[in-house]
Amino acid sequence: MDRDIKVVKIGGNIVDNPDALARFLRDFTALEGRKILVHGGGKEATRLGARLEIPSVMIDGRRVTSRDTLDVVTMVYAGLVNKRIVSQLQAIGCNAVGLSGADGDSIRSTRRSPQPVDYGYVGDINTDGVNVSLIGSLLDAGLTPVFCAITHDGNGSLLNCNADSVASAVAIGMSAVAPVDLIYCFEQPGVMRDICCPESLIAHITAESYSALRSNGTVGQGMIPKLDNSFRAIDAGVRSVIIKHASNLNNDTGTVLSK
Ligand SMILES: Nc1ncnc2c1ncn2[C@@H]1O[C@H](COP(=O)(O)OP(=O)(O)O)[C@@H](O)[C@H]1O
Ligand SMILES: CC(=O)N[C@@H](CCC(=O)OP(=O)(O)O)C(=O)O
Repeated sequence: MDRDIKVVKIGGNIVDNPDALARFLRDFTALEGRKILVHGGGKEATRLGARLEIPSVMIDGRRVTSRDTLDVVTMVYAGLVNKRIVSQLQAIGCNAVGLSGADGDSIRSTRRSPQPVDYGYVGDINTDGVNVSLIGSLLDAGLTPVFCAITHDGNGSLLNCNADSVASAVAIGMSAVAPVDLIYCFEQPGVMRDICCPESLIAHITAESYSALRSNGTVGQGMIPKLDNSFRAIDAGVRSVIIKHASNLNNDTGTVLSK
C-alpha cells in the first residue's frame, strides 16, 4: 500500500458555503491513498456567538477564547461542523472518523502564556503533542481522520487552536513515519500579489521571498499564520506544502512553498 499521507486543511469560507463544501468533499473523497482532513469553521462560531450574545474578539487572526467562547467553539467545531463534514463524507463513500484533539488523546496542547496578549483558552500544540501511533492505526484501518481545531491539555481542559496550526502539527507529526504532503485549501487561487486579481497568483514562495512579501505588505491578515505554518512544516521535514483554491484540490494549480 502507498504509505504517503496527504494532510488537507479546508478553510472557513468554504466550510461556510454548502455548495463549495460539497464539491470539495467530493474531490477530497476522490484523492487516492491515506489522507487526513483538518477543518476550521470560524464564521459559524462567530455567528452562534452573536446569537448567544457572546461577542467574538480576534487579535492577529486568533480568537480570544473566554470560558463562554470555549463552549461556543467546542459546540461548533467539535460538534456541528465536524459531524456535518463526517456525515457528508460517509454519504459519498469516505469512511471518516471525526475527532477533537481530546479524542484518543490525539492532539495535546499547552495554554498560551497570558503575556503579551491573554488569549484565554487558546493552546499551542506540544512538540510531541500529535499521537502519531493512534492516527497511524486509524489510517491503517482504512479510516480517514477529520480533525477540528479543538485540542486538550491532558488536565481536563479543552483548548482552541488555529486550524492551520493543527494541520501543520499533524503533518509534522506524521512525517516521522511517512512522506507527508500538506495542502491548504481556501477560497482564493493561492497567494496573490494583488488579492483582487486572480491572475496575480504567485506560483512559488521561498523563505527568502516570503520575508520580502511580508515586509512590503503583499501578504496580510490570515495569510501570515498560514505561511508561517507552511514554512514550519517544511523546516520540520514535511515533503511538500501547497496553498490553493479548494476547487483545485486535484490539480497542480496553487502556490508551492519551499526552503
Ligand atoms: N496575498 C494574499 N493572497 C491571498 N490571500 C491573502 C493575501 N493576503 C491576505 N490574504 C487573506 O488571507 C485569507 C486567508 O486566511 P484565512 O481566512 O485565515 O484562511 P482560511 O479560510 O483557510 O481559514 C484570505 O481570505 C485573504 O483575505
Ligand atoms: C485560536 C483560534 O483562533 N482558533 C480558530 C479556530 C478555527 C479556525 O482556525 O477556523 P478557520 O480555518 O475558519 O479560520 C477560531 O476560533 O477562529
